[in-house]
Amino acid sequence: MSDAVTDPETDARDEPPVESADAEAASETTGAPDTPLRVENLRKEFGGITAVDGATFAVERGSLTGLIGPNGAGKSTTFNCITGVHDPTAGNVYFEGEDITGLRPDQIANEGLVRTFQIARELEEMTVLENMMLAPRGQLGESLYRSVTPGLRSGVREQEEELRERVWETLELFEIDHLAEEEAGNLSGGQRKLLEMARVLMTDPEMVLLDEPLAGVNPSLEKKLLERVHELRDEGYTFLLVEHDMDVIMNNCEHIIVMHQGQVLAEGDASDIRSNDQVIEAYLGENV
Ligand SMILES: Nc1ncnc2c1ncn2[C@@H]1O[C@H](COP(=O)(O)OP(=O)(O)OP(=O)(O)O)[C@@H](O)[C@H]1O
Repeated sequence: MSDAVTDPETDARDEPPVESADAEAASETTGAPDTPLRVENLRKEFGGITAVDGATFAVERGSLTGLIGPNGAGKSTTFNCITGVHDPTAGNVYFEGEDITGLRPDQIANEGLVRTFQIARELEEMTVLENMMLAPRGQLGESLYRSVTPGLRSGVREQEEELRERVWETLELFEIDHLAEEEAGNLSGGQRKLLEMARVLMTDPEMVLLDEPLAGVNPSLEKKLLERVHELRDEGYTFLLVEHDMDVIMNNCEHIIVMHQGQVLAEGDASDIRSNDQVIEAYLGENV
C-alpha cells in the first residue's frame, strides 16, 4: 500500500507511470499482453437482479480502452466493482497482479487505480487552486504532520513548493490556470470535468478510470479533454473509459469492450466492433 510516508527524495510524482519491470519482462518472455487491470468472472447481484453476470476482460498497459454497451448492460456496476464502490458477489479484480477485490475505494485509489470523482459539495466553495492542492493522496497531510512534529525531517516547505509547481503545471496542461482563484462551484460543467481530470493526475495514478467524462461538456472543451487524454496515454498512462457517446469511443479507443446483459459480448478495435453482428443486434435501433 502506498499509505507509507512519501520520501520527497524518492518521490516519483513528476514522472509518468513507468511500466512495471516484472510485468514488462514477463510479457516479453511469454509474449502475453501486459495488462495492469484484469477482471475475471465478475458477478454482481442486487437482490434478484444480476447486473454483472460473469464478465471477464483485461486492459492493456498504455492503452485507451473503451467500455460500451446498451442501457443496463452492466457498465457502471462493473466500474463500481473495479473501484470498490460495490463488493462483487463473485469473481475477482486484479490490479498489477494483486487481487484488489473487495478493497475500499480509498485503498484501491492508493494502489494507483483512480477514477474521476465529481467535486464534492464541501470543495465547491474552495478555489480551483485549493482543490488541486488537496488532491494528492496522503502526501500533503503527511508533510503537514511532519511540519508540526519536532524531530522529524525538514524540507516541508520545499515539498509544498514542489507541489505548488506541479499544481500550476497541471492547471496549464488542462488550460484552466486562468481559473485558479475561481471557486470550483462557479465552474461550468465542462470546466468541472477538466478540474476533475486534473485532480486525478495530482494523485499520481497508474491507471485512470473515466466514467462518462464528456457528459455535459461542450464540443470545444470535449476536444481539449480528449487531446489531454491522448497525450497522457502517449506518455504511458492507461485509461479505461465508459462513455455513452459511441462516436467518442469509436474515434478514440484502440480497444473496445462491449458489454451486454452483464457479460462481455465482443472485444476488438472500432472496425471489429462496427462489423460484429452480435453487437449490431444488441444495439438494434441504436447508431453503431
Ligand atoms: N443499486 C442497484 N440496485 C438494483 N439494481 C441495480 C443497481 N444498480 C444497477 N442495477 C441494475 O443492474 C443492471 C445494470 O445496470 P448498470 O447501471 O450497471 O448498467 P449500465 O450499462 O451502466 O447502464 P446505463 O448505460 O443505462 O448507465 C440494470 O438492470 C440496473 O437496473
